[in-house]
Amino acid sequence: MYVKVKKLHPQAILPQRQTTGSSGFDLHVLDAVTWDCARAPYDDHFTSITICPGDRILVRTGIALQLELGMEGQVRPRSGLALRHGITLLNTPGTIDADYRGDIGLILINLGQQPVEIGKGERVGQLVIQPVWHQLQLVEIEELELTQRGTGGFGHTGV
Ligand SMILES: O=c1ccn([C@H]2C[C@H](O)[C@@H](COP(=O)(O)OP(=O)(O)OP(=O)(O)O)O2)c(=O)[nH]1
Repeated sequence: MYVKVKKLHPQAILPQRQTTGSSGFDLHVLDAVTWDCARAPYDDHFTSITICPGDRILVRTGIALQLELGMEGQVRPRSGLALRHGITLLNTPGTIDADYRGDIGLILINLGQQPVEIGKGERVGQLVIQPVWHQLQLVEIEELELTQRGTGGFGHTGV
């Protein structure tokens, strides 16, 4: 099974699985911008950026996908970065729609107490490709089937 991938910049690094059993293809930093510059031209001279505690940035990978209908991409954090530095993805898992052809971006946030430097080429997230039922449609009805749980949720069964 194949998914087509395109480099949007010559310095972009193709996502790769680190082991044959890895769920995710690691995503590499091409450059980083603030939230309001998502569509700015790539910064050829980017080397690194420091994320202060509490700050967020958009890391761009320079990679675009051609997912087929029936697929979605999810971008997820890397546990090592999260544990060591408190760096995670603000919107994890970020959704990559099948019809999206733009740069795969990662919204990094520093939840740690120290500034963290993120360098070009660094692996800061991972892409997992999952099945999605694109044919599925929502249909409105008046009454839902009863269940044992009913409307119970948010811990109603106790700890
Ligand atoms: O972490 C992310 C999240 C989204 N995207 C891209 C792919 C996705 O298909 C598109 C839209 O994402 P989403 O649906 O989460 O954003 P939205 O805020 O609902 O924006 P839109 O109105 O463009 O759908 O942005 C990323 O590259 N990285």
